[in-house]
Amino acid sequence: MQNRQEEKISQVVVTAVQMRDIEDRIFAAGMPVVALMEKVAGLIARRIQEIPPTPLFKGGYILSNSLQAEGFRVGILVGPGHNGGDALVVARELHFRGYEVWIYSPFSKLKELTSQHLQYAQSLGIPIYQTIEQLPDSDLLIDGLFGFGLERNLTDPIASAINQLNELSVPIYSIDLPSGLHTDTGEVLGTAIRATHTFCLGLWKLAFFQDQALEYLGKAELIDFDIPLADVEAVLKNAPSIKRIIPATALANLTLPRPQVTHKYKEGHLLLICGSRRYAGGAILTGLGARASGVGMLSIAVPESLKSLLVSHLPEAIIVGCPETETGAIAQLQLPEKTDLSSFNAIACGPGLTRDATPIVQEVINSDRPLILDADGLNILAQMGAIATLKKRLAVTVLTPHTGEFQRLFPDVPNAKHDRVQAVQEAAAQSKAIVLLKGARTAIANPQGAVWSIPESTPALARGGSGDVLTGLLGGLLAQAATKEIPVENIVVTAAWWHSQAGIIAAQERTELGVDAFTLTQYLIKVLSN
Ligand SMILES: NC(=O)C1=CN([C@@H]2O[C@H](COP(=O)(O)OP(=O)(O)OC[C@H]3O[C@@H](n4cnc5c(N)ncnc54)[C@H](OP(=O)(O)O)[C@@H]3O)[C@@H](O)[C@H]2O)[C@@H](O)CC1
Ligand SMILES: Nc1ncnc2c1ncn2[C@@H]1O[C@H](COP(=O)(O)OP(=O)(O)O)[C@@H](O)[C@H]1O
Ligand SMILES: [K+]
Repeated sequence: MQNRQEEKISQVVVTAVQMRDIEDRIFAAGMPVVALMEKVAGLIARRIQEIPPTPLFKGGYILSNSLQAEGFRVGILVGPGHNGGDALVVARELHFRGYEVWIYSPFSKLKELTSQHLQYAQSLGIPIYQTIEQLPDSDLLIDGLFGFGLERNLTDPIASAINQLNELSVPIYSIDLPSGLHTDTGEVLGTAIRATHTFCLGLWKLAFFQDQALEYLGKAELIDFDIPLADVEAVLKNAPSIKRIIPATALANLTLPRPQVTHKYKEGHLLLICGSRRYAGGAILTGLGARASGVGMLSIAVPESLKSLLVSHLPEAIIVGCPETETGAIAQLQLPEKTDLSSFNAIACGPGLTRDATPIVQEVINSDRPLILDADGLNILAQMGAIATLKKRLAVTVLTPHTGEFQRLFPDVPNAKHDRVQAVQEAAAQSKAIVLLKGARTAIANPQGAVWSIPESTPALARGGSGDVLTGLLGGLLAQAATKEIPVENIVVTAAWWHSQAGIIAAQERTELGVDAFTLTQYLIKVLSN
């Protein structure tokens, strides 16, 4: 069970500079550097001893039992800085717990504290090797080569040593972050350790939320070493916040329980505008995503020829058949009598439209309703010039691009592949929209510069149509929230978290290959009922 301090700490995300500033405050307040290193590395050593036996570990060791630790070989990779110092403290602790420890220390110049720990390890008789060729076999490697102090590209001989270590079929546990990754962008600086598991120290670093880092991080875990919240707040107070979403935050934005006395229009009326003759299924998936949100009323505008298909899949929805172009796209929005766009609490527009539906996208952009644009809605917006067009909007806009759509929308924003967090932040600031950048780790930014990251998901979602499900879900939540004054960015965060969790649960039950977009819609409600 987490206490309040731990829960707050687990949501904070920092850059390398911010982490350094926070540590400096702690040291300035009197905490000795050496004591902090002991504390941190002691926690890591304890976690290593708890590692459950896996098939990779020979003979199924129970590592928490020191008798069975005997004969278990742990290689400790030691860099020149305090990341190496942490590793050496872990080496010493595991040595005394009965592990068979060796040290790889390829650098001749070490920081003073690191050097002292190395000297002591040597005095204990722990073998120390300088070159990669000398290294004995091991059952586990602990990576303490570089932490958040790494700023330049790695070169040989350490770069080729890392490549060789990656080739061994031995689990690697990285301290703070896999050596070779940039702490903020998650970029690989020359080369990097491919960790099985990473113990992020103290506060989550930005790299953990960058898609390009994921293949290197393995399973990520925060080692909380009691950084005072006051120091965190003092350093972050003027910076735009970057938050890691935890379930409690995501669930708090859902309007549950519903009030006893309510009615369908009080629970939001969403208009979906989607589909074409070519992409009929996208309209169904978007509708099913919206259904799972619990929205009070659902209207779906589709080309006339799709109407009966939609009715058969979503009998509860009002299906609005619209005149269509020769190519089977919606030609114009033809809402029922006495209805206009102001009848809806939110509009979600885009999945499966094709680029022939330009007039409709223009019409919804001109409306004063909260609007979500996705897929072809975004492509059409990009053709209009996203930033200039959105600045004229009177109501809130949410954009949900994947990386390709993002680049078409914001060609002048630095490449989202390099630093997704910064890219989404700038796009939101420039467009005054809330931007949700899809990916393995979806990031959301508001125009004020605040960013939220969804910390876990599954590649099972990398399938056509799963984004359509998100658009429907988000639309339904937004329509409900509009009648309840919940900030729109909170709703976007909740929808993205919910969507990822449904993917995770579905993949657990059905494997990563079993989560087609229709199946995903069936798992959305399980996230709340589990
Ligand atoms: N402060 C504390 O007590 C606490 C710190 N903690 C731990 O400290 C870690 C940060 O420690 P750190 O600042 O010493 O930096 P670290 O990541 O070990 O490496 C920097 C070293 O690498 C060197 N170097 C850089 N680039 C290089 C290259 N391309 N090729 C070769 N060398 C290169 C660079 O040399 P320089 O650039 O100065 O020449 C410098 O010597 C942090 O991640 C966490 O594990 C926690 O225990 C909490 C308490
Ligand atoms: N590797 C991945 N890991 C986790 N989620 C992913 C991954 N790839 C894609 N997704 C998610 O799947 C959805 C795909 O949406 P999108 O690209 O718009 O697909 P479509 O337009 O076919 O519906 C997004 O929510 C995205 O975040
Ligand atoms: K490391």
